[in-house]
Amino acid sequence: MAEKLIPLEDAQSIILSHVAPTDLVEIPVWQATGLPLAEDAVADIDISPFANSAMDGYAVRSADLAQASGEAPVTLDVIGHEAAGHVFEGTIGAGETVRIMTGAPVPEGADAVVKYEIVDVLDGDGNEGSHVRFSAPAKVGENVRSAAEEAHAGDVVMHAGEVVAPAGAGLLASAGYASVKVHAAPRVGIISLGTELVAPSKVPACGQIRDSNSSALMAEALDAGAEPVFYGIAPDDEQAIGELVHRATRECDFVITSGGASAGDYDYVTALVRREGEVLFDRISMRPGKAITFGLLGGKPYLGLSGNPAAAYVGFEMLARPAIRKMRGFAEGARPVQQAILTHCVKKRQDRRFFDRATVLRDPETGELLVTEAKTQNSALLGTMQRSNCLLRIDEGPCELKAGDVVDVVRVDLPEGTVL
Ligand SMILES: Nc1nc2c(c(=O)[nH]1)N[C@H]1C(S)=C(S)[C@@H](COP(=O)(O)OP(=O)(O)OC[C@H]3O[C@@H](n4cnc5c(N)ncnc54)[C@H](O)[C@@H]3O)O[C@H]1N2
Ligand code: MOO
Repeated sequence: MAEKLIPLEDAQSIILSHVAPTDLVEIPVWQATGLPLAEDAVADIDISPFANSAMDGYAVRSADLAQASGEAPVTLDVIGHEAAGHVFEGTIGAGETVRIMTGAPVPEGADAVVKYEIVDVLDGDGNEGSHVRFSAPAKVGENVRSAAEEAHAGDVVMHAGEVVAPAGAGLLASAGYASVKVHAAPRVGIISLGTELVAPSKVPACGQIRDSNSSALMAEALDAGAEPVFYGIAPDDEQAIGELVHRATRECDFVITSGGASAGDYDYVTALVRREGEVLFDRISMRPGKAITFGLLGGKPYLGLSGNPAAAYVGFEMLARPAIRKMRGFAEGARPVQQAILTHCVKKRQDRRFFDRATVLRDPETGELLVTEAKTQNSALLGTMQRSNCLLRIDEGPCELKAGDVVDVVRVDLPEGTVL
């Protein structure tokens, strides 16, 4: 009997329709880097609040220097000085200037700043009481940064949903935000299933292997924007699995298990979800990662990934990552897909959609993008994934690809929304 495999896109939309953005938390602006803002950020004042000097020099009335030249320089009286943070209270009149530092407010009456380097101090130290000489005119507004250049009071400086860049944290600070609201990191519970599994710190006995999936999945969850919580390893025992899974669904926003998802004698977890909750799908047209269960348990989304490490990786990437991003408030968006030239032939006999581990590189001579698959696509191997930067996508149906064919690769090394 042919198995019922659902298309990846259907599986993705089922999962996305069962997760929602988490509650809001307030965090220091600098910690919001890389996260979407949950609310519009509005400037409470003009940024900058006053016109200020872009140079260390002399604040002048440009009209005074209109005729200034090397042959006919103009001399002005220095009537004061201004450092950043200091305000000169007076007004500059005809024939007068104020010595000014970068960032200081441009005094009343002045409309330009002339930098030190092209001003001659005729007497004194260049401060009050000195005379200074100008040999060229200054344009209105020269070296003056006007008030509200960045934003006016009441302007939205960053919209809800916009991802804060490091410079944006500075912009938010200048708009009056020491902290901002973002969607909390969803708590993602991770459980490894299998009697053969031992902790990475242990040396496996005969028939045992180290639990590598939980480390990879915790790392992937963290990278996707979640707060991963490890609940441990459950042996292939209904009661032990039930205990961990129940605790995780009570305490977390999303629960992920790996292993025990297939058709073996000890694959209990799908049966548990079917019995106590609802299974929404349990087979996907994808390789690796066919045997993946998604459902609701205790009202929480539950994703049961295949135990094979590469299958767990691809399953997380294609299904859990978009869900975590949605919970964190990111706009929907997929990893960038690129076209590249295949360097070898690939025969595909199965109907499922393939995501083969591969590396894409730019040929230094021709500038073309070339993609080469990892030597083995064995689902048990993670080293090939560690050294790959993309998944070569080969859509449903058997096919024979030749060297030189143009194929689609999913850049798993680049964030969603990257423009290539
Ligand atoms: N009769 C069938 N057998 C299998 C099918 C099938 O359709 N019919 N599908 C195969 C495919 S494809 C996959 S993928 C696996 C999925 O199996 P499970 O999800 O039930 O996973 P396990 O049997 O528990 O483990 C598979 C494999 O992965 C190792 N593993 C499990 N957990 C971990 C871990 N945390 N860290 C490292 N390695 C882990 C486990 O030892 C096994 O070698 O089923 C096929 N069989
Ligand atoms: O689909 Mo399995 O998940 O091929 O490795």
